[in-house]
This record gives sequence, structure tokens and C-alpha cells, in this order.
Amino acid sequence: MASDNVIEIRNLSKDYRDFWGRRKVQALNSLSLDVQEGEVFGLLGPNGSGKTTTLKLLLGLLFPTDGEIRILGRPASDVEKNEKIGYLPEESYLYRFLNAEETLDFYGRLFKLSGSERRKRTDELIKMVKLDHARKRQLKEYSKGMTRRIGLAQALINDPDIIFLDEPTSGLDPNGRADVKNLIADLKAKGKTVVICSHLLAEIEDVCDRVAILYQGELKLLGTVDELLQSQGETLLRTPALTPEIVSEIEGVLQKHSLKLDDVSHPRRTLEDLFLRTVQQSAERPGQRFVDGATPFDGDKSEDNPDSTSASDADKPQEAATGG
Ligand SMILES: Nc1ncnc2c1ncn2[C@@H]1O[C@H](COP(=O)(O)OP(=O)(O)OP(=O)(O)O)[C@@H](O)[C@H]1O
Repeated sequence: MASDNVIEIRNLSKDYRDFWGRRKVQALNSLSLDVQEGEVFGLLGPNGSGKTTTLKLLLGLLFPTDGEIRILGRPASDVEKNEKIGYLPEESYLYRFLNAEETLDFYGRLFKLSGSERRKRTDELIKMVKLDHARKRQLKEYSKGMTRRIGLAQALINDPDIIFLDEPTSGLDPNGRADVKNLIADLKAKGKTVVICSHLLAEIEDVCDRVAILYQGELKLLGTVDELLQSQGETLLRTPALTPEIVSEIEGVLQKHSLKLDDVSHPRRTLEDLFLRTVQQSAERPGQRFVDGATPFDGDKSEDNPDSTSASDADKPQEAATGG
């Protein structure tokens, strides 16, 4: 095993068989990939492409039909290695009648943590996943997003070196998703290795160093997010808004080099950015409302401050794409 690989998968295949032992589904077909220590790795693919099967094989919850897996230098079937692994399943199976503290204490006991370690970890994790206000409430009263948060805390109770997250943000609103992204960034900063399965590609793009795309159990693409997404054939300039005169000057410069300006436009923000900014400003300034098409990006043009005007065009960024 190469020194910085914490996961090595070689020619891994998994067939699900029927009662008579006949092959029903080939969920994985000769998958080979490595995950390095400290990286955030995204396992992507449409429904039924074999992501959850891969995670379960890595955890030793399923046995492969063929191939080999090594995690932290040990075979996947070695259950002791799971002491260093955290797993958030797609559906968390938690005890509905326990509260958040009792839940984490229970899982801490399974990992044989001492009483003082359990109290310390429970307190840290409840704060980390922002459930401090609900720590004494039974999980049966939790919303979907709160349940996902306590599931995440449970996956981290043993301070694992490798964390498998299956759809970590399902059921979370954009604030919750942003919290999970920050949490993953914190785990990476602590040197942890994180493997995420998700359908929400924008999130994967933001947090993952490398991604693999599976299709019908086969690896179709593998690489760093930067390499895979960067378009080397174009250059994008971001400037404050430009007057038509400046744009035509730029066109002149490009013409001198036998290049043309392909596109001049104002960049579009994402709905997620708009949502997060609106919620943040609403919390900071109760009573504020955005009117007449204003947005929280437009300086101070809002109802509780009617005298102000929107940001001038010169303050809005503009994008220009050039090509040969
Ligand atoms: N226990 C099982 N018995 C039979 N077939 C199964 C079983 N579990 C999964 N499969 C099949 O194996 C294939 C891969 O399933 P898997 O759950 O690994 O995909 P996935 O990529 O995680 O899908 P999703 O995105 O929907 O969670 C699918 O065709 C699925 O129907």
C-alpha cells in the first residue's frame, strides 16, 4: 500500500444474488481506485450506480464477489479497523426515545469511551452540529434536518480518521448544507479523510479534492475537481462593470492579437447564495424587507432604509470571456 493511500480498492466486484444463488444484479464491476490520507473524495453516480454498495464493502458490512480492499493497511473484513472509521448511512437508524446527549453517550459506550471522554465528546459534537438548544429533546421530536445533524455527530463520536458520509445533506436547508460544508472543511483541516456520496453536485464541487463517477457499477471518470472542471481553452476576467467604450477598447486590444471577445455579461449569482444572504441579513436586521426587485447584494436598498439607493452599476461586477 502506497504510504499516503488510506483506502486501496482493486478490481472490486459485487453481485447481489437471489435465494437460489443466481446473480440478480451486478452492483459493482471491477472497480479500482485509491483515496489518499487527508483528502475529501466524492463518489458520484446516478441512482443504483453502486455508491452505497461500495461504502458497505469498505466497512466490511458486505463481502465482495471479487477483488480486494485495504483500509488503513488492513483488509475491509477486519472489523477492528472500524474503530478508526465513522459512517453516516443514507438513513440514520437512531433510537427515537433517546435525546441527543443520551444518543451520543450510547454510541460512545459502543466504542468503549470512558465516562469523561463521552461527556467531553458529546458536548463538543452537540455544539459542532448546532443542536445545543435541543440536546435534551427526544429524537422523535426532531425535524429531518435535526435528525441528520445528530446522525453526523454520531458518525464522529469515535474521533475517526476516515469518515464515510452517504448523502450527508439530505433533508437539510441551505443553511444546514452550508454548515455541513464547513464541518467537512474543519475535518479536512484536522487531517481527516472524508468520502462523500451525494447527488448534490454543487456541494461536491465546493468541498471535494477528487471525484469518481460510477455508472452501472463501473468507474467512468476519476480526477481532481480542478482538473476536471477547468476549461483551459478560455479566460474569464472579472472586473467592476465596464462602460461600452471600455469594452470596445478591450475588443481592440484582443483584435491586435487576432482574438475576439466571445461574451460580455453580468455574472449571475446562485439561488443558494441569494437564499443564504437573505437569511443572514434577516437575522442581523429584523424588520428589513427587500422591495422593488432589490436583493441583499444591493448595498442598502431595503424597506427599513428607504432613503438609500441601490449600488451603482459601476459597483456591480461584470464578466468577459475571451477565446481565440
Ligand atoms: N440488497 C440488495 N439486493 C439486491 N440488489 C441490491 C441490493 N442493494 C442494492 N442492490 C442493487 O445494486 C445496485 C447498486 O445499488 P446501490 O444502492 O449501491 O446504488 P447507489 O449508487 O448507492 O444508489 P442511490 O443513489 O439510489 O442510493 C442497484 O441496482 C440496486 O438495486
